[in-house]
Amino acid sequence: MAQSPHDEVSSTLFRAPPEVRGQVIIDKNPGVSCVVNKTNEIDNTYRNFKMEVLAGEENMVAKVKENGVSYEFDFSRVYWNPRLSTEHMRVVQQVQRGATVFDVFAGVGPFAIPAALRGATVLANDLNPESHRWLQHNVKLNKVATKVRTFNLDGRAFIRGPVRQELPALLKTEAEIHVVMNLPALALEFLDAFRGLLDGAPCCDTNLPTVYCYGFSKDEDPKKDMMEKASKSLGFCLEGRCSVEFVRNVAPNKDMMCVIFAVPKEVLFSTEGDQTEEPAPKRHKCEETTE
Ligand SMILES: C[S@@+](CC[C@H](N)C(=O)[O-])C[C@H]1O[C@@H](n2cnc3c(N)ncnc32)[C@H](O)[C@@H]1O
Repeated sequence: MAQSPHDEVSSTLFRAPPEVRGQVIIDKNPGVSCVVNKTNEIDNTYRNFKMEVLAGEENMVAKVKENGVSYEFDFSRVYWNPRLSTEHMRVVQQVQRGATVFDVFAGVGPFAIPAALRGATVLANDLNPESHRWLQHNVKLNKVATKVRTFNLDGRAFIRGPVRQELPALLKTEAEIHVVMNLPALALEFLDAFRGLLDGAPCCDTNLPTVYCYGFSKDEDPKKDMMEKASKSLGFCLEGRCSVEFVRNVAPNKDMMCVIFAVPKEVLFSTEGDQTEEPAPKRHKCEETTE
């Protein structure tokens, strides 16, 4: 049966339909495919196909608009997934003017830049120098340079550096604090960086940061699985203290999920520091109650 441009083709390479041949067609990230037309704009109609460069120069620099915001980047060197546009919007819509957003794995800016456009102050980080470069580019492109500071650090170093530096003053205000962690394969493991983050600072629990941490789950109960993984990494039981959202199905029996919680004051102000080996005592309580 002939394939229509709207079919999902995930495993076989699909040759572009005649009307788009000769244009630049790319597929560098598994599961993420787009057509780039002659003016370098991505046509999402074809985004579900695996494609290849058929003709023309191999120029992977593309322009894309998501939720009304423009981004430019080299598709072959950074992460971009048009299937996350709804999730980007869902989170950004929760950000109010005057909020502070820490984006630990910011990519080229699809959380950071819309949040800044809504009037938030944003600290956006990415370890990949290319992502960081295009993030800076997109900050300028969208004229939010006064609202966004960018960093090129490992996520844990970002939390234990710039986030730790800013938090004490922010906790004393009423302005919202959001921490976005979209690296689903690994982000849950970075939650231990919050343990004892403000050890020694005066305890203040009226305005704790809200974390949106993404992960993959193959469990038959992905919400419980996410809650347990986040609890284990934090060293604190989040049962009854978090919500878990389904984001998208990425493969048969594999879901992308987002666990959302306020970082407990017992974690932030713990005197036990950044423990990557031994869990704090409440972890055991969580395991007992959830297994
Ligand atoms: C799944 S992408 C998400 C990008 C963007 N937030 C989005 O929603 O499209 C994860 C990003 O984390 C970056 N990254 C990977 N490992 C990292 C680390 N250890 N520390 C900081 N950033 C990292 C990658 O370069 C990539 O841009």
